[in-house]
Amino acid sequence: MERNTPKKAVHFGAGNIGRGFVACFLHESGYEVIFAEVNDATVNKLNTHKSYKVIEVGADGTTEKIITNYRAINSRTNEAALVEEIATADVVTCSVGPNILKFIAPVIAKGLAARSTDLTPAAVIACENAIGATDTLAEFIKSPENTDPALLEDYDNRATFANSAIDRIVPAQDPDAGLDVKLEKFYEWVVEKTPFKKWAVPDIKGIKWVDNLQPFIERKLYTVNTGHATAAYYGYTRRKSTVYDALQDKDIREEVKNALKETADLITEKHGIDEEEQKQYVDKIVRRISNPHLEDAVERVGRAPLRKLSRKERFIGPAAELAEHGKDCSALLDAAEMAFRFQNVEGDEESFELAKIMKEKKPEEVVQQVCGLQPSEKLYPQVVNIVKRVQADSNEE
Ligand SMILES: NC(=O)c1ccc[n+]([C@@H]2O[C@H](COP(=O)([O-])OP(=O)(O)OC[C@H]3O[C@@H](n4cnc5c(N)ncnc54)[C@H](O)[C@@H]3O)[C@@H](O)[C@H]2O)c1
Ligand SMILES: O=P(O)(O)OC[C@@H](O)[C@@H](O)[C@H](O)[C@H](O)CO
Repeated sequence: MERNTPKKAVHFGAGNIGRGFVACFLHESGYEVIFAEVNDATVNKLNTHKSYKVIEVGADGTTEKIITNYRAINSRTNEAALVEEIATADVVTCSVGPNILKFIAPVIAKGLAARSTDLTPAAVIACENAIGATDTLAEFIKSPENTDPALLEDYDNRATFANSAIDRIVPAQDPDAGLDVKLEKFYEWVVEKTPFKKWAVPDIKGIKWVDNLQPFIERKLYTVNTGHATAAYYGYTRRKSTVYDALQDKDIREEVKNALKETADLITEKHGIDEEEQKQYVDKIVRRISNPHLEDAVERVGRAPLRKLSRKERFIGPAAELAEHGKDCSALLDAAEMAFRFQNVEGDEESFELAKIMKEKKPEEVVQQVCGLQPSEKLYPQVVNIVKRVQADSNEE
């Protein structure tokens, strides 16, 4: 079976990583990119400007790339057009945030249902900071609310779902930057190749295809994102404005290094990663998040504290596993405490929700609801104590 020509990709979320990384790589690989976006201003800008710049900044200077050959569709108001595009796309990607996957699933399901099974199945790859994000998206797509169960019998002829780990720091952009995106030079995009059983993997430059994604996604989430979030939450409580500023504070830098020593302990043993290799990976991450050329606000990096404090995420995920093995996770817990203090931050809905939960619920309820920890787990009493402390401090204020 042949792929459509010219190659076409539908990408949900024309935000920082969407325009700056995913669409950039798809464009450079010869795809026309159709952005599916809910922000009308962004849709209009994309449809009226034929190109935008991706500006890579680092210690060794600046490089610019020009992105062209794209269109945008408002996925809220023009579903029919989007269904048609998905029905004939080679690739469907997204970078909308893990909590938004359920909202984009219905239209993807309609597009896949409308697709001819004579075409090569669409490669569906969620590019989010979450373990198994494509699996989560696929579950929503295949649910009876979104897809006729009869179609599932040969669904492999419509779509191939592959999980991915995506790594590139893209801060919030200057409001005057238009569509241009300033980001770091480093990137890593790892995708599992095992789901592509009968078909070749899509030809996308820059993707590293692997048989087993688990070590890559866990190493990324529990190193880059754990370190980043630790710096951001300590930075926020100590009134630093960017992650760079936070890391200039030697106490915060030490907290970050301590948290990453703990996650390294878990990752090296669990995935058989060489200790020296992990040490070099950590050193590189600390250098990357300390990049003075990126103005990455602590509020962006700390955004969505409920998600970040959840069970499979950057603090509780590794800490729970370490605790079960009787290993030290005190620095991770200290950082999680800072995350619990990220409350009522302007522009961040979850931080308000967190404040409400902390105000209304008992510590035990907070830990079960927010962190998904059960009383039988070793980490549970320690997190309950953290919540008690943060609640007591809030009552004193
Ligand atoms: N920025 C980074 O450094 C970075 C790096 C790696 C991974 N990620 C991950 O990528 C995802 C997006 O992050 P971001 O920084 O680009 O965020 P962002 O807020 O800049 O972009 C998200 C975009 O999705 C759009 N959107 C929201 N709901 C939508 C819907 N229902 N349909 C279509 N579009 C919708 C928003 O309008 C926005 O333009 C997150 O999961 C994040 O963890 C981000
Ligand atoms: O996107 P989040 O909210 O999961 O995490 C915030 C940052 O840590 C994140 O966006 C990093 O910049 C990115 O994951 C680097 O690859």
